[in-house]
Amino acid sequence: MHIPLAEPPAAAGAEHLEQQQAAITRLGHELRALVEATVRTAASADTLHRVADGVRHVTGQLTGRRRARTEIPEVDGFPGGPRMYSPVVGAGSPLAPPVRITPTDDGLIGHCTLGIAHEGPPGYGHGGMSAMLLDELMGQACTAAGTPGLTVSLQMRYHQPIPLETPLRIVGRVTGTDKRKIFAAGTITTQADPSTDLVTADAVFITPDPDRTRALFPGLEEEA
Ligand SMILES: CCCCCCCCCC(=O)SCCNC(=O)CCNC(=O)[C@H](O)C(C)(C)COP(=O)(O)OP(=O)(O)OC[C@H]1O[C@@H](n2cnc3c(N)ncnc32)[C@H](O)[C@@H]1OP(=O)(O)O
Repeated sequence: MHIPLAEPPAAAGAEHLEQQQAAITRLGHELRALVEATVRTAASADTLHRVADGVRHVTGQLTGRRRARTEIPEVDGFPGGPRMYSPVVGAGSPLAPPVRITPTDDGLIGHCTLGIAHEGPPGYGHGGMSAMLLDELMGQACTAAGTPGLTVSLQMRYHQPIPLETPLRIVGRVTGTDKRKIFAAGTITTQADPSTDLVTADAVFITPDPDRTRALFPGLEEEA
């Protein structure tokens, strides 16, 4: 396996990157507040039209160069570094809860709170959100273990609905490897009751071979 894990930003550009990341984080925070307000509001149609006009005006201010589809943002490190626009962990993403991840002796733990924008059944999280959270935690656990891979199989078991607006605890860990295959497991509980599994998952990840890695991620710099 030959996928170079991300290095920290070079010292010369560190201050610039920190400023960019801080600005991206701030905009992400405001966008999430807008999403939350949007999905909760009972405002009149007139107000909604006026807000839509305002949002369109604001969107028009994000001009200049746009990154290409396969380009890795300069503020990111891939794999194994920050992903500012990830829909799971990205501080700059209006879609992300975002999950904050910390390492443990046995894998990774993520913390987040889902909002009404992530609703499936009324008052509870969408099952696809649970799959996304667990896929990410298990995928990042593979990377943290030194064996990054792509998900080829994800088996979900939904034991109880996930409450919205409730701090959650997501665990991902590697359970075994077999050549390029990495096996992982994960759970979602509330932070208040970490011994009651709400959702559990098993997954298989595969580390692509070097040719496939280059083809899939042309923006990934080759290891010197
Ligand atoms: C690289 C780091 C990236 C980290 C980013 C974080 C990711 C977060 C999680 C995601 O969102 S991943 C996105 C969703 N997943 C994908 O889009 C993956 C799509 N699949 C692929 O692109 C290819 O399947 C892949 C490049 C991963 C593997 O293709 P290969 O051609 O290298 O695999 P190959 O067919 O040679 O199979 C390798 C081994 O895996 C086995 N295998 C393949 N599919 C399997 C499967 N579904 N279940 C179990 N085993 C499987 C296969 O039998 C074989 O076993 P053996 O070595 O024992 O013969």
